[in-house]
Amino acid sequence: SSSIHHEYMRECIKLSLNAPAKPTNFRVGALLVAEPSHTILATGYTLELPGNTHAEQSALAKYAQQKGVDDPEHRLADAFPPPPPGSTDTKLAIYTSMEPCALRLSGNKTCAQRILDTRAQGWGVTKVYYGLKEPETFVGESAGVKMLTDAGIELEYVAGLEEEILTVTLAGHAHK
Ligand SMILES: Nc1nc(=O)c(N)c(NC[C@H](O)[C@H](O)[C@H](O)COP(=O)(O)O)[nH]1
Ligand SMILES: [Zn+2]
Repeated sequence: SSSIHHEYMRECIKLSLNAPAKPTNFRVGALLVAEPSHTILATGYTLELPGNTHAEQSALAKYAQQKGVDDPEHRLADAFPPPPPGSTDTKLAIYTSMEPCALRLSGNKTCAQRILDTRAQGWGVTKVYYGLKEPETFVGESAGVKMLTDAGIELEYVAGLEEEILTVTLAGHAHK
């Protein structure tokens, strides 16, 4: 089905093609989207911003920078004030080609935590669309979906693109 969710997940895959192929992480693409207008507020891909950055991390940090928040690592919530009264968009969603991480071998702040950080002012991201469960390569079974669900975030799996996503995300990995 060419639902908007499939269209936006394909956009995430396209973005992930910009990520360098390395054996030490995955190539992922992400969007920050306002609903119900489906306006794309920011895009991101693995290693887009300097440092060992994830796709969701880059999209959120770029949006924060757009809003004049220059310390997205610690002040991300400042970029997510409640919407002005009467605004049509009342929800923020993240689309990501892979489940947000809940554990990173580097020990850096996880994307699940970053997503939760956006809600400190009572608004922020409340919906995550993802196209693939994280493979067990680095951290075993990922707790990303569970951690976010337990925290009240609505998770929606966009099925059907797994093969495409796996091909891109594992490009830097040695293939047996
Ligand atoms: N959802 C997601 N988006 C990304 O952009 C990305 N690179 C990962 N990857 C998850 C994987 O678990 C971590 O890449 C490893 O655990 C290594 O950790 P670092 O990335 O070095 O912090 N996951
Ligand atoms: Zn992550």
